Amino acid sequence: IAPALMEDTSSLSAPQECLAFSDDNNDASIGECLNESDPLTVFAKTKSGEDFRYCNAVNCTTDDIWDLFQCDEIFENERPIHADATWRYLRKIYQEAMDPDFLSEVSADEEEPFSFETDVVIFQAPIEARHSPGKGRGLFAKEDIPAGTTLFRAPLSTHAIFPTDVSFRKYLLMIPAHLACDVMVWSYPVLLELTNSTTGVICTDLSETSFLNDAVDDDKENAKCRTDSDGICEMSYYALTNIKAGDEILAKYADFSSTELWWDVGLRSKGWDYANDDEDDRSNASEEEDEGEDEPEENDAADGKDGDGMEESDAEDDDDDEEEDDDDMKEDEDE
Ligand SMILES: C[S@@+](CC[C@H](N)C(=O)[O-])C[C@H]1O[C@@H](n2cnc3c(N)ncnc32)[C@H](O)[C@@H]1O
Repeated sequence: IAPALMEDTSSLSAPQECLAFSDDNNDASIGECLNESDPLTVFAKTKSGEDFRYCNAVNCTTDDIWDLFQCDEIFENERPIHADATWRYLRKIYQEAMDPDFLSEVSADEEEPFSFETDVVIFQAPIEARHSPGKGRGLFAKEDIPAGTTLFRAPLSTHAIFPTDVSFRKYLLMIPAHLACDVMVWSYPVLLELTNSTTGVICTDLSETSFLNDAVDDDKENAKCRTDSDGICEMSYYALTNIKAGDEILAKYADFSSTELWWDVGLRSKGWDYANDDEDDRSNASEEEDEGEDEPEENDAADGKDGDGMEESDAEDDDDDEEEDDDDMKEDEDE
């Protein structure tokens, strides 16, 4: 087993300060920092086809940020197993990025409310994170683990919840590019019950449980989340079968993620290119968006995108992106 890459956390500072670029200087290029630290006013330069354009947390798509940060290239190399300092950093910046009222509302009834700087014991069984050939990083049993054993917890205190796609992109623009690429890969849509509403949100566990890979086939599933009386995943995982030392721990993503909300919450396929549904679901969703474009008002109301900062030109871009994503996915499947 190859040793995990050692991660250099010495350059992590809070928050990322240098993602602001001139929006009136067409010669500005990535790297010309304007010392603007509010990601909602940040203008980052992205390349769309041959043309550069500027975007920020409001008018970028998540795919724009994926391209801007060159995540494809970043994932060509083995990514590190993150140190505790990195997870704490990611949680701290999340706390700084979010509206304190939202954080209080989300954790109102929770036994373990947000507490981004305390150490949380995640693994309850002998588990380690390491490289998983063909899947990036993954979680593995260090010793034999009998069926029924609690494997790990994923408490709310390590979970970042983004109520809008803008808040998600704002966060991405506040952290270093390589970590933003990781966050895009780890994030998934869920339905969240708030005081007065149930809404689709983006969820990212900023802990090593984000290294859990998808079982895909039922016969590879060896871990499952415990559910409450309503069948809702409680984010505590147990061994479904006897797990042998060295086995990868795999669960079904569909158990905890509302994948049908993928497009509604503003997460696009990149960064989730492998795990997200099958091609039919993707083209159905794409058709639904196309239909919606003829009736913009109804579509906005129906899919909850009203007020999320998506502009018409972005919607067109998204359609293009989705076509590209279809191609990406086919390539992945071929591989
Ligand atoms: C929640 S992350 C899991 C951790 C990820 N492997 C990493 O290195 O950060 C989800 C991503 O892991 C990869 N992945 C998950 N399950 C996989 C599988 N069964 N086969 C290949 N890749 C998988 C996909 O890239 C997916 O977008």
